[in-house]
Parts: sequence; C-alpha cells; structure tokens
Amino acid sequence: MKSISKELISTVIKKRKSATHKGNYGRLLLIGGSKKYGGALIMAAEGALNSGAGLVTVTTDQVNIAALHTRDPEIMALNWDESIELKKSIKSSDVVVCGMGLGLDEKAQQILALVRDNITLKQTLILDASALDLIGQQKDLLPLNSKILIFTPHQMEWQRLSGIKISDQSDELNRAALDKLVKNKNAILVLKSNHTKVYDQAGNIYLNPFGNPGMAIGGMGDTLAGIIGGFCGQFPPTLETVAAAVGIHSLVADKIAERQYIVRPTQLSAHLPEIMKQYEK
Ligand SMILES: NC(=O)C1=CN([C@@H]2O[C@H](COP(=O)(O)OP(=O)(O)OC[C@H]3O[C@@H](n4cnc5c(N)ncnc54)[C@H](O)[C@@H]3O)[C@@H](O)[C@H]2O)[C@@H](O)CC1
Ligand SMILES: Nc1ncnc2c1ncn2[C@@H]1O[C@H](COP(=O)(O)OP(=O)(O)O)[C@@H](O)[C@H]1O
Ligand SMILES: [Mg+2]
Repeated sequence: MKSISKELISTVIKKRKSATHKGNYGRLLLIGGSKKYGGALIMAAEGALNSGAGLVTVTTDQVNIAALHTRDPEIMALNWDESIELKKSIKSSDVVVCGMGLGLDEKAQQILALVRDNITLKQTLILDASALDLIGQQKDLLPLNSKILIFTPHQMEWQRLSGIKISDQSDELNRAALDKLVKNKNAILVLKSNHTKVYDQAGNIYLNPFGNPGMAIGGMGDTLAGIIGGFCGQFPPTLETVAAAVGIHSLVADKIAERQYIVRPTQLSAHLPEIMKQYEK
C-alpha cells in the first residue's frame, strides 16, 4: 500500500499553460440536491469550482437554484425536471458527479436511471451519497457505461452497498466487492474514513495520511466529491489524480485546523485555490 504524499499531489497539479481556455479544464455536471439536501449539492459544486473545473453546471431541485446563484454566479444551473435538457447536459459533460443530497425517492431513482442510460464510454462518472444507497437497494441502477467509474462511499454507505460490515472492511474484501460490482475493471473506490483509502481494480491502494477530526461535519464528503470531479476534469482521470484530490482536501483542512477547532466545508473550498497554488508544478 502506498501513502498519498505531497510529492504525488505536486505531480498531479499542473501549472496552467497560457494558451488554454475554460474548455480545457473540464465540463462538469453535478447532480443532486433534493429540497432537504440542497446544501449538499451546493457544497459539491463549490468544491468543483474552487478546485479549478473549467465549466460547472448543476442539475437540482428548482428550489436550490437562487441560493446557489447568490453564492456562486460562476456556476450554471438546470432544473432537474427538464429531462430533455438534462439528457443533453449529461452527454456533453466530461465528468458527471451524481448523488450528493439526491435523496432516495422516485424522482431520485428516475434521475439515476437517466444517468445510467445516457452516460458514455468517453466520460468519468463519480457516484456519491444517495446514488450509492439507491444502487445498494436496486442493483440495476448501477451505471456501467462510463470510461472511469468512481465510488466515494463513507464506511456506512460502503456497508450498505457492498454488504461488508464496517468492522470487516479489509482490503481483500473491499477489492473483491468492487470486482463483483464492476466487472469491466474501470472502477476506483474512495472509501472514506478518518484515513481514507483509494483502491483500483489492479490491486493498487493509496492511504491518506492527512486530515483531522475537525473535518467531521456534514458536507465534508460532498465537498470532496466536487473536488474529485474538478481534478478529473483538469487532469487525467487516474488513480493518482483521485488520490491527489483526496490528499489536497485533507491538507487544506489541516491548514485550517492549525488555528480552528472545526473546519467548515465551505471554508475548505474557499481556501483550495490558494493551497493548490503551493503544489502546482
Ligand atoms: N447540508 C446538506 O444538505 C447535507 C446533506 N447530506 C446528504 O444527506 C444524505 C444522507 O447522507 P449521510 O451521510 O448524512 O447519512 P447516512 O445515514 O448515509 O450516514 C451517516 C451515518 O453513518 C455512520 N457512519 C459510520 N462510519 C462513518 C464514516 N466513516 N463516515 C460517515 N458516517 C459514518 C454515522 O453513524 C453517520 O451518522 C446524502 O444524500 C448526503 O449527501 C450530508 O452530506 C450532510 C450535509
Ligand atoms: N475524524 C476524521 N478525520 C479525518 N477525516 C475525516 C474525519 N471525519 C470525517 N472526515 C472526512 O470528511 C469526509 C466525510 O465524508 P461524508 O461522510 O461523505 O460527509 P458528507 O456526506 O456529510 O458530506 C470524508 O472525506 C472523511 O475522510
Ligand atoms: Mg457523504
């Protein structure tokens, strides 16, 4: 098992070249935010924006859009009832991040089915939170048609999806469960805990040595899902890129925790551009 290092983060975060434009840094679509959990979607979108994604669009319950635009006018928004537009948005994105605050109701199931049916082999798909629980309940909702498929469960979500109890979540069982879920070997598992592990299906594992308990606040994982999306839109969507996203999320939190008792997810996002600058190479 390898450890996520500051050197690894520096090899992933590239200095931007002059002759580039927003289209070179990833078209991201984030899907989530039912009425109760609009904040989850907003925090994920802020993670994506602040990690440098070129173009960020969300699709969510209409009720969240004014709040999102008040905070972040850089982000485009689409009412998730507009299913024709939503299909087009899925198809035209480089990276789709689905599940933060999506909920588990019929609407959420329909939206995940739409993602499953419209994602293509050119795209990176990240599944978080409710998307994972929906798949746990109904295995045929699992989208298998993306280029790279990234799962980002916390230990309880992984228990529900894989059937492995938290106390039994060993590397061997985790990888076997990933192989059972995704047979075409294009998946990455980000198993979140106080020391998150990132697995691929070739047997590689990265352990995150960074992070602190000030991060134990709702929205911290939503923010990470957005950052992983942002990294996969800008840099090649590999195991190392995902591991670097996990690492930088915790390093920013560690910086904030030097002088604060807790780390607000929105504050973490706001500090990302400054800390990423220190690691660019
Ligand atoms: N402001 C918001 O709108 C927020 C919305 N959220 C959304 O709420 C929905 C439910 O997700 P939750 O994760 O809250 O609920 P879950 O019921 O899925 O899981 C949370 C529970 O799992 C247990 N657990 C065990 N090990 C854990 C670990 N390593 N990390 C985290 N929890 C662990 C804890 O008892 C915890 O209360 C998701 O769609 C999520 O995106 C949350 O992300 C919180 C913030
Ligand atoms: N005690 C801790 N030490 C280090 N990191 C933590 C700790 N508690 C939570 N985290 C991190 O915070 C995030 C929590 O993710 P998640 O439970 O999905 O949050 P949410 O769904 O509320 O946004 C993960 O990245 C996890 O590694
Ligand atoms: Mg979560």
